[in-house]
Amino acid sequence: MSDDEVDHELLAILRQHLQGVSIKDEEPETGVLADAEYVYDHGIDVAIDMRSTKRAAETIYAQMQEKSYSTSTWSSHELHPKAKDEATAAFIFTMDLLNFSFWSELPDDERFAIEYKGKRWTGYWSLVAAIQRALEEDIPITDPNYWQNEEECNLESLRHVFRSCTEEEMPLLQERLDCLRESGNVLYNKYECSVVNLISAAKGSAAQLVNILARDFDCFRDEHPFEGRKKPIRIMKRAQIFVADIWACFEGKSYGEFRDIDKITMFADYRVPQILSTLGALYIGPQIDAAIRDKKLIESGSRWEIQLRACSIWCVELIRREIQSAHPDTHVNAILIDFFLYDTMKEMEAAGKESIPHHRTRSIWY
Ligand SMILES: Nc1nc2c(c(CN[C@H]3C=C[C@H](O)[C@@H]3O)cn2[C@@H]2O[C@H](COP(=O)(O)O)[C@@H](O)[C@H]2O)c(=O)[nH]1
Repeated sequence: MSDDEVDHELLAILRQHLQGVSIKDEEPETGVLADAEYVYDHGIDVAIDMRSTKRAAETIYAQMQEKSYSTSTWSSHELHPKAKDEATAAFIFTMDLLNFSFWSELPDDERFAIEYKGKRWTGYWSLVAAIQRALEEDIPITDPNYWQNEEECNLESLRHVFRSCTEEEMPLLQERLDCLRESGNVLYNKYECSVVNLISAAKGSAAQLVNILARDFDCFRDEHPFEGRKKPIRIMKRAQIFVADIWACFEGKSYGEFRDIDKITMFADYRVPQILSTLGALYIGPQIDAAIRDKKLIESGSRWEIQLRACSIWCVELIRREIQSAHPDTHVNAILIDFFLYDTMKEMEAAGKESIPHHRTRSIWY
């Protein structure tokens, strides 16, 4: 080979090597799992029972197999949007912007509920029903332009959108309006009012999309100080469930195509800790346990609450690892385990089989 050919060959090898190194180095991380492990290692009020976690992993795996739990389960829910288009992406963004704090202390027949399609919907499903109902009433509730229009979108109109068939109003209505207003402004200023532009900005990385939501939207930045640690603990529940809902709805294609979707963790809400504790996988110390059983408010951002949320994330990660090592030929991620646990907890609730209450924290984070 001539000198030129040797140089050319070397350059091609070098470029290939650098390209491989640079992409790997730039792969973003959310930091959520590392922070969950940190809290687990440093907290003293919540622990994980390894034997029960192993047992839970086997039960969860068997039931997920039985129900052939997959991304397509998401669209099978009666109220979830079926079309795989931009309007559905906007629907999911609106939904996960407001996907928090539905719990009520009132008895079932008095608690906040939405009447839609001849049924009474409570909890998360009341949110989805209200958005569907608003769209059928030609209220553009999923349109960021509407969210910025103070004439049209205000507490009055939101009260109408989320009108209850009982005396109780939807919790945190003003905070929900604030989330819509802020997000409308951000989407207008940075993403031409388009949710799909926001998704595209992540260039196919789930972790990057979570980081973009944390960077650009105050109302998605679910991170909290913990025991004097310099960096806040990142939990990012609604940012992560937004990415997961898009991935599941679009079945990993189109807007739902993320090369690193397995970096998304369990979503630290108030239902999955409840079932993890019911399964014995999560061990909640006597003081917190008593507060939960007495339905006492546990303050948002408190040491107890951060441990409940972060240790639940870590517990689901251990369940995921357990399943993966026991069944190396199958692929299951934290998202599908989480979805399964949430749906199972809701089935237990519907069957009156809640053995312990969920914890009570009022916040916009979950
Ligand atoms: N970790 C986790 N938390 C979830 C969900 C969902 C619904 N996801 C649907 C999409 C796919 C799944 O198959 C589900 O069908 C809602 N939540 C949270 O729970 C709380 C509502 O509780 P309740 O008031 O009882 O409905 C509230 O914080 C809400 O943000 C989930 O999947 N995982």
